[in-house]
Amino acid sequence: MAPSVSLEVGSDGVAIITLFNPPVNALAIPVLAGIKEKHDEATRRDDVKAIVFTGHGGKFSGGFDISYLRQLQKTEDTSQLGRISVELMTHTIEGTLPQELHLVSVSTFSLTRFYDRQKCGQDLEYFFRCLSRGTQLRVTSVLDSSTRDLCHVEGRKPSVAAIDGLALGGGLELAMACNARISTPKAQLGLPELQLGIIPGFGGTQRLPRLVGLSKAIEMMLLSKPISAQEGNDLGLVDVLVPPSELLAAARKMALDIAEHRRPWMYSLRRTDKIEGLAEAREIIKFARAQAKKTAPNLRHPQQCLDSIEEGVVAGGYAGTLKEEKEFRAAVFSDASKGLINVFFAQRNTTKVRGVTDLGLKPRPLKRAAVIGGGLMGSGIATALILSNIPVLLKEVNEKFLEGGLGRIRSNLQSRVKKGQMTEEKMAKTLALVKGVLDYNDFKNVDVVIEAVIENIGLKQQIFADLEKACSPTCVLSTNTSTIDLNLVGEKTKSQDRLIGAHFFSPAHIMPLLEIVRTDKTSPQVIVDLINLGKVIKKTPVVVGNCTGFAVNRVFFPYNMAAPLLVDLGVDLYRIDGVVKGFGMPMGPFALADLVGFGVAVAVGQQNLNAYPDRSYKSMLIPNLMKDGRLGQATKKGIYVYDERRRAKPDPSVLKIVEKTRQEAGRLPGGKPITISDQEIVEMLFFPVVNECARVLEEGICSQASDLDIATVMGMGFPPYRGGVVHWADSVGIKYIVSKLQKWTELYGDFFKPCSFLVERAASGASLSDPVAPKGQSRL
Ligand SMILES: C[C@H](O)CC(=O)SCCNC(=O)CCNC(=O)[C@H](O)C(C)(C)COP(=O)(O)OP(=O)(O)OC[C@H]1O[C@@H](n2cnc3c(N)ncnc32)[C@H](O)[C@@H]1OP(=O)(O)O
Repeated sequence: MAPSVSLEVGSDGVAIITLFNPPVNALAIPVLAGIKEKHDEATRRDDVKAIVFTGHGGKFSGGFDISYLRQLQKTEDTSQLGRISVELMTHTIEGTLPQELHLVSVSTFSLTRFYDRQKCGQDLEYFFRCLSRGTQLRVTSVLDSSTRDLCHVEGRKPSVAAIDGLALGGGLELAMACNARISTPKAQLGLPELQLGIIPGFGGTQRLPRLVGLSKAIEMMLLSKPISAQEGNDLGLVDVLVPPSELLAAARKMALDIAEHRRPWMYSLRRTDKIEGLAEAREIIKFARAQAKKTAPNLRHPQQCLDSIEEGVVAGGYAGTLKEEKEFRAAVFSDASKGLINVFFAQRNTTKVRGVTDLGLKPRPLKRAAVIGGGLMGSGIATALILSNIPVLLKEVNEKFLEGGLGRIRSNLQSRVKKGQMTEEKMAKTLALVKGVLDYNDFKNVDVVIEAVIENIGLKQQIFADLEKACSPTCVLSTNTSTIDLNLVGEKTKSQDRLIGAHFFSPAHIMPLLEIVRTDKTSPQVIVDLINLGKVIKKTPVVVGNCTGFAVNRVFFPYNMAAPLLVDLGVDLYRIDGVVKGFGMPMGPFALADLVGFGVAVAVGQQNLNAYPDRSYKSMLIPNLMKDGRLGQATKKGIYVYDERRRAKPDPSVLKIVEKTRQEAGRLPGGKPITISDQEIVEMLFFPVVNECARVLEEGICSQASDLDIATVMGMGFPPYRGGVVHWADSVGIKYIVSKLQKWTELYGDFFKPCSFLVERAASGASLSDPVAPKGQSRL
């Protein structure tokens, strides 16, 4: 059904305005228009004394319609945003008028004279429209330091927001424009706009600080972190908490109480009692600015949010609203917002898998699990499961290893307790969900097994042959291998239809991605089951096809090879790390090599070299560093040296090894280091990644480009505000990327050679994210 807004007037004189736009009652343009229309109607009608806003289906509103924002970003047309904040939220719903309306002479029931008509512009016209409709205006005194110039126009009707489920973004902003808020205790309230690269744009930067205080409001906005209605009630954001069954009745009564002056008629925008004095407020904002600069140096919108808040503190709420409106419009069209909104939808798209999730299959609940192997990965996976209340059997080969695995799980939980994310009591309960075992006796009762032993094909084949005997015939059999072909893993079983990859990223209980690897034999039911398990344990599941490296490790191998290639061409390795960090990656490729350890880096590099020899670069840098007794961060000595607190410092003695490696490689053009800009460093590292993404899409390893965006953001730390590698590539331009790759192929060899799929896309002017036409047999 189309989005709509309804109005129902009860015999008590309360108009209930209900937002309808499932599933979250997003404020789409027709909904906003409906709010205006119904509010005007309620204001006009003589039988209405007060108004209650509510949302259909147990949810108030998830905020402004993000898909509409995305549409706008494509047209780049700002005019369509309208003056929703000022005209709808502030003038119409809250009834706060501009500060510029300086009232010179006031008498009850008449409005005698305004001055500065020119300045008031449209807003003054609003007054005259009211007058011409016969609305009786009475101007009452509205005097405190920040609101002395505001007018309260009588003939208006108070509004109350009745909040259930959630009030986020524009949803909470609508609620804050009402004269009071009543909520169910479990509702989530927040202004998470910054996670979309925008700022609150319906007055939130002004009203939230006035309701909860500056520090808390800034924290909620900068962290995009919702709070519970219970906390909102403690802070003053919510006036009253009631159970869901009493919500509407209580809201009606509250609205009437305000209309009949039994409760104060509050205006959020005019309040000043929660805002700190100017000097203190400025200090709070200054501190927040510094924090935001530190945590998000490449992002402008956190500063725009603080600019709007500051304007409101200095010049009053109404002026702040105008500033916010301007900054909101600018932020909507920023590259960061385009990237983050792409990530928002891509994340939700991963569970829509053609030919799998559209078959009407219901996921079977995987209630009991077993994990084989208690090493770093296995213990992390077991931790993720028990944190979601799924009992786990942890199997190891002997008591010593089992103790080690259980100890790691315990310390994973302990670190949550230390951070205040879990109580000791909850930790004990959670830990009781793991049972350590040395055999398969109890495996008949488990619904899913996740194998997480070392990468040894023979060992894995034996384990799956044993599992086939030990488990029930419906048990999902999964492997956490990050490299081995799943068809090989399952070679010795007959149950290949229920064999699937469950590739977690380390540390498994923290990293948000779950790469689900299917073979051509894996049944859709098992895929659906595992997608659901991923959601239950709060991971984002991405379904990919079977190949060396699957999606994430495969598209990033050229990055890990391009970095030492650049070093062999004469570029300083510490500079490369610095440039990559500046681009927004959590760390550079050399710091990453130190972190994963040189042993792993060499083994993975070799696998990629074997699988993709036509486009691999074999560097001797890491092997030469290993000969010098360096193994990475674990031994405090790799490309960097590390102190007791694991702080890294460049090591000048590494440069000798770099020099030796360069001499051996003999790639310096004319014996001299290449001259290269920072931008070119980024391009030479990431354009080969784009090239591999093109192959992965063409082969059908990922069936939709948005999955690769999520895989690269969540699996490799590609900056989310760049939207994922494919989104970023499209924004840079495929033609440009191909021309650069072709140039480097001529200069430095086939490592950079663009694949035919990418060349075709460039030639046709298509984007890399455009769907791939079915051609031949997909690897999925
Ligand atoms: C001017 C204003 O200041 C600007 C704004 O208000 S911008 C919007 C601010 N609001 C937000 O950022 C909230 C975004 N939404 C969410 O965080 C989560 O969707 C939620 C907490 C509301 C619900 O989570 P959950 O129950 O897990 O469901 P989830 O799968 O995320 O969403 C359900 C569907 O609603 C859609 N949706 C959620 N919020 C939406 C929104 N604000 N606009 C459009 N669609 C939205 C999702 O895309 C998804 O669609 P799909 O089923 O087609 O994939």
